[in-house]
Amino acid sequence: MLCQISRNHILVSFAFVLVIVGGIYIYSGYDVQTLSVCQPCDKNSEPQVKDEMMDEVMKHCLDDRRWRIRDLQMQTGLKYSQPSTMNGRTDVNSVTNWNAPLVWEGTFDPVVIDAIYKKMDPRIAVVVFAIGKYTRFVKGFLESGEKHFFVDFRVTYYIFTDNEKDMPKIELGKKRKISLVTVPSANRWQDIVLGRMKWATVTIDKQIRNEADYLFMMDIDSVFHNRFGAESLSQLSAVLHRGYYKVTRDMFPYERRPKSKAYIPADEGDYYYTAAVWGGYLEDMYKLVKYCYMQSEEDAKNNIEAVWQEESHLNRYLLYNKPTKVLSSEYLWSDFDPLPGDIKVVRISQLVKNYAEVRPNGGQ
Ligand SMILES: CC(=O)N[C@H]1[C@@H](OP(=O)(O)OP(=O)(O)OC[C@H]2O[C@@H](n3ccc(=O)[nH]c3=O)[C@H](O)[C@@H]2O)O[C@H](CO)[C@H](O)[C@@H]1O
Ligand SMILES: [Mn+2]
Repeated sequence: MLCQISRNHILVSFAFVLVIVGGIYIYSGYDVQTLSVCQPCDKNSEPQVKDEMMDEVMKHCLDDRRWRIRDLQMQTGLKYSQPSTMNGRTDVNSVTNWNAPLVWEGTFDPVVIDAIYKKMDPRIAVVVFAIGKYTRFVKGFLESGEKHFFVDFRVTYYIFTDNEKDMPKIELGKKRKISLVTVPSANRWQDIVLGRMKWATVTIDKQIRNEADYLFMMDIDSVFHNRFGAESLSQLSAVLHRGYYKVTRDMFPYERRPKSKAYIPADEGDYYYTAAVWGGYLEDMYKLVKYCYMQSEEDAKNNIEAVWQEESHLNRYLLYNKPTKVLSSEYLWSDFDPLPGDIKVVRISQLVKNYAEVRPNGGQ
């Protein structure tokens, strides 16, 4: 009995001391949050306990730290045209049926957009591949990018190449960099375009994740002709392929063979997106690039290659995981095609090239 009482006494006293110490801690001005396990969210500090639970917590903390589009703040005194509730583009649809913006010239004011997004100052990564003879496109891509692509933002061009010595010397603007990544060449263009998913996955893991907030995947055989800026930013943004933005879904060149992981049944589909320009938050893009890589590996095991390689996998993903912004074909036109009336501005154009000459194994 005596023993029982003294044990209870000890427990109660211990709880009492804990409460007092906690009270003093908070009263003395410490933020209660610093008591939480999320404390190591500071970039430079190391987590003190390394176990599975801690990894979960850290994942959550990292989530909080990632760059996001947040408050749409603008400075006072900015001069721009008053936005209208009545006038706007009437020749095209500027919203999807899941209520995401569909961006065309005339649906945004660059002055307002830049004022808002420059405050957020994202670190933008552009991943492009220049393998074999495609190194010839690097100069035009970079020089035009410097004039039109996210001017005055922090941009790093990650150029994946099998031939570093063929890289042109380009003068870059302030806050802009080039990072060369050496990758092996391949004999089939199909392996090169699909290989982009593998090497981008590996390099995001190793490097890009620590250096960027937002990621674009682009084709190198492209030239910027007009502004391509912060109006394109969202969690996941995809571009309407110029060849299919006015046709019915049965005309989309989706992968229609059920054997492939990219399969989409005949009566399904929203839009047909190009794989030559897509972008989003770093981690959302990582997930999607890795998805395309894993799905194409699965296909290879089953002796099938999707009809338009990673573009087919991308389209399947985006049908069931809707993009948060859709960019019109202004964001990827082509020197091949005449301009229809609804394309008021060409922001990027794909160069006309001789496929048979430029690709290692020819092609269409
Ligand atoms: C406008 C459009 O929808 N483009 C897509 C279409 O491309 P394209 O017909 O425009 O393919 P492409 O020849 O430009 O190849 C895509 C990209 O792969 C790289 N590359 C390719 C071959 C090579 O020898 N060296 C090299 O570096 C380079 O960055 C190039 O821009 O189909 C491809 C795969 O089927 C991709 O889905 C492209 O994104
Ligand atoms: Mn291309």
